[in-house]
Amino acid sequence: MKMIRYGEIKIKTCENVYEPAEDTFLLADNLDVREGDRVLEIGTGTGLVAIRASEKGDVTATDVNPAAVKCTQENAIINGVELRVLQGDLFDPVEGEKFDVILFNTPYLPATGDDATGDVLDLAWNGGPDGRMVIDRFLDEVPAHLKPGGRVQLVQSSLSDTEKTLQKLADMGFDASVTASERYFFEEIVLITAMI
Ligand SMILES: C[S@@+](CC[C@H](N)C(=O)[O-])C[C@H]1O[C@@H](n2cnc3c(N)ncnc32)[C@H](O)[C@@H]1O
Repeated sequence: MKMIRYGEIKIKTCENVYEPAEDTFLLADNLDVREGDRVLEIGTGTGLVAIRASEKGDVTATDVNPAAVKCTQENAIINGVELRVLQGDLFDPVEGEKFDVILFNTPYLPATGDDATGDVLDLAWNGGPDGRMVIDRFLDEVPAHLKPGGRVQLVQSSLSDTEKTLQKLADMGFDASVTASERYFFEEIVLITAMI
């Protein structure tokens, strides 16, 4: 366990929970959350992004990994913020609810069965054979959970086909573009912001 500082925010890292990294900060640095927005963060990890979003919005944070749910609850207390934190797959915990903004730093790395270790941390990065296993499920379900005029912000890698995500969003009627990115030697990490 160690403490990470992000501006005024203090984040305790937790065993079996994705530790904040470049992709976390790309999302946290470029949030499009406005005063009073109802916000959903899927795959919250340590809760850093959700806690940052709660400076302006009313935030629900979810994760399929129970250790991440516990970690985010603890970090909300450390930072004195109110978060609703729920465990479950994608939108299952918020069935029938709608939000102004939906955030997801996705598990975006292409992986074969041999790459996975079988532990719960695989959920943080393992995007299946083409890296899109979770991204495509998320995109299929996201429109039903957005209020009119709502926004989606998702993080992925060029290794999991950024153009395909932009095209899928456009086909569903979103105005979508890459609003921030960082290049590494073998990939580009991108933040896609989409508006319906
Ligand atoms: C790349 S990590 C991002 C964690 C955190 N948001 C951050 O930026 O540091 C992806 C997170 O999504 C979670 N996750 C993966 N698949 C999920 C699913 N189907 N439903 C909900 N959460 C999921 C993982 O457990 C992990 O915490």
